[in-house]
Amino acid sequence: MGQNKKQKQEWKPFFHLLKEAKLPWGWYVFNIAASLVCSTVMVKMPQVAGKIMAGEIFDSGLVALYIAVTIGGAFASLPISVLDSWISLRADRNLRKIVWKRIIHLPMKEVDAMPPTSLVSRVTSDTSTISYTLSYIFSMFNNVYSLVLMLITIAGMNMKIFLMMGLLVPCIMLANIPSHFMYHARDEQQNAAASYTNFLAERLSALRQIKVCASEEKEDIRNDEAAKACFRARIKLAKLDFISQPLIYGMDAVVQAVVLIYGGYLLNAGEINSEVMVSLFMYAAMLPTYCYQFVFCWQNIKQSQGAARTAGKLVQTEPEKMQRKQSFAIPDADLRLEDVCFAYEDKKQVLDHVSMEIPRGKVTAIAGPSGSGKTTVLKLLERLYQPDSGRIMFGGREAEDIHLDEWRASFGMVPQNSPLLFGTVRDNITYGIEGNVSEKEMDRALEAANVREIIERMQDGMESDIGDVGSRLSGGERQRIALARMILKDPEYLLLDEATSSLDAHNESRIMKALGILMRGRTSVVVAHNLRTIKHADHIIFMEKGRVVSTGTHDSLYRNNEKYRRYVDLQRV
Ligand SMILES: Nc1ncnc2c1ncn2[C@@H]1O[C@H](COP(=O)(O)OP(=O)(O)OP(=O)(O)O)[C@@H](O)[C@H]1O
Repeated sequence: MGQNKKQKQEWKPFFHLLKEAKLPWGWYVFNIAASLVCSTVMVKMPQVAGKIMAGEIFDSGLVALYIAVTIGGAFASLPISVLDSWISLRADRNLRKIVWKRIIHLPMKEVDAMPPTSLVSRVTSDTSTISYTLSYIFSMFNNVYSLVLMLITIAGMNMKIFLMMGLLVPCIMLANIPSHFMYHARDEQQNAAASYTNFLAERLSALRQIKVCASEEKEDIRNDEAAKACFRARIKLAKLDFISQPLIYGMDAVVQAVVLIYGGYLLNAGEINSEVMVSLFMYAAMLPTYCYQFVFCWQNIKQSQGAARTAGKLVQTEPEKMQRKQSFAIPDADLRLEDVCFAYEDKKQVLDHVSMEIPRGKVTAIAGPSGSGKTTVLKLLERLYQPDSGRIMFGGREAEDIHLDEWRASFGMVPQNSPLLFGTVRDNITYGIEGNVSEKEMDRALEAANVREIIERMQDGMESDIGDVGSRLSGGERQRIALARMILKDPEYLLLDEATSSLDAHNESRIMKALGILMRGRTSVVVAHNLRTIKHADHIIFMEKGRVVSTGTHDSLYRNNEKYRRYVDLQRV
């Protein structure tokens, strides 16, 4: 009872997903109704064939009927299959839309817990599996209907044959046992193939490192081992296939032989006539097909349970809370972290009761040793993550109550290793910028971030493709493009995470100047190791091991705080 309840609970997210995906249920019903009509006709055909063979050919025009129905059936099955494929593809599209929409709105903590490859599987393979499973469910329903209708028809012809056919059904099902193991083997083979693909992707992305470390030989051996696992899984599948195929074909022959022998016996004994015998022989050919199709659908449905549950669970994950009543806009509001604790999904405490004041219109620098939690503070300010306890205040209001979209639109962040997106230089500079960008605004951003020099070197200028996540650009060039985007965005709040870290001395001094202008009178939080940036800040927050150790101006901290003094002196070395 308890187990049943638990199983029902597990399936709840899946049904919720089906509801949200707005599947073409009307077309499903139409298709199943059409399939049932076709199946009814097909199950009745052996009876007509029996009558023809028994000599009613010319009397009743049955031949014409038989030919018409057979050809009609063949033609009718075509639109049904086309419709079936169309429904599956449409269901797939709707499911992908829903799953993608949910992924893009997942809180970052949830995203961190799922490797990108698993999220790709959720959108691509899980959704396809679910849409095919729905087709299998309807197909299985049709199979059960055909099988039952066939047995009822046979019962109407002769009860003894009905009992014999009824006994053959479980025997045919038993012949499918190896194919059941084949499903597990296919699963193993797919997992092995996926692991091998992952292995290759990892190695190829680290090819430079492999060469630098002269590890080609070792990687050759590792590749052999990874490929071996894949090979073993494929051999296992092939072995089962060798056993399964003869069993299935053998079973077909056994069914026909049993029907011929027993049917022949009943015919000789005068219990059935030749008309029934012919029909019976045709039913003997149809029976295994219906059974195999049933087993095939059932196994596919069972196999898809994992995908259905995982995708269902994903869609039920609480999304980021975007819609809050309060609007962001408030002039002259300071930002404040009040007793904030935070851990990433690995649960290691990263921020430990952190409180800090970020005055509006001033430049606040966060300094501290590596791993002290500086970047994490910026992520919390951007509301990419929520504090586990404590709160972020904006003026007199809690950040949680403010519309998330508006909040993020007011913040501009340049992260440490500015990852770009895809497309052209222009696409990247204007990404996320609302409204049209005038040529004058663009010129100003290009000039300030020193991007002009980059585009002049590129073949198609602003329209040049930057490669996958900016792979055709150097780290410094990527950083400058990210800065140009920020200058164009002109946010109210600026978050810079060692924004000039990838730049050479020439670019750094130029961009520091541009940033100086950008930060003037604007609330800015700068994470910096660079002494020049720290010194010029209005206010410094010094952090260590996830705690705020001290705050103040550079001079006061240098005078009064031993740890800060040591930290700054180390930067000078
Ligand atoms: N996505 C993440 N998942 C798990 N742990 C993380 C994640 N990001 C950062 N951390 C951990 O949180 C701690 C603080 O990281 P954070 O990036 O905030 O430090 P930081 O002071 O900015 O360091 P650095 O100066 O080296 O950039 C580190 O121990 C880091 O390993």
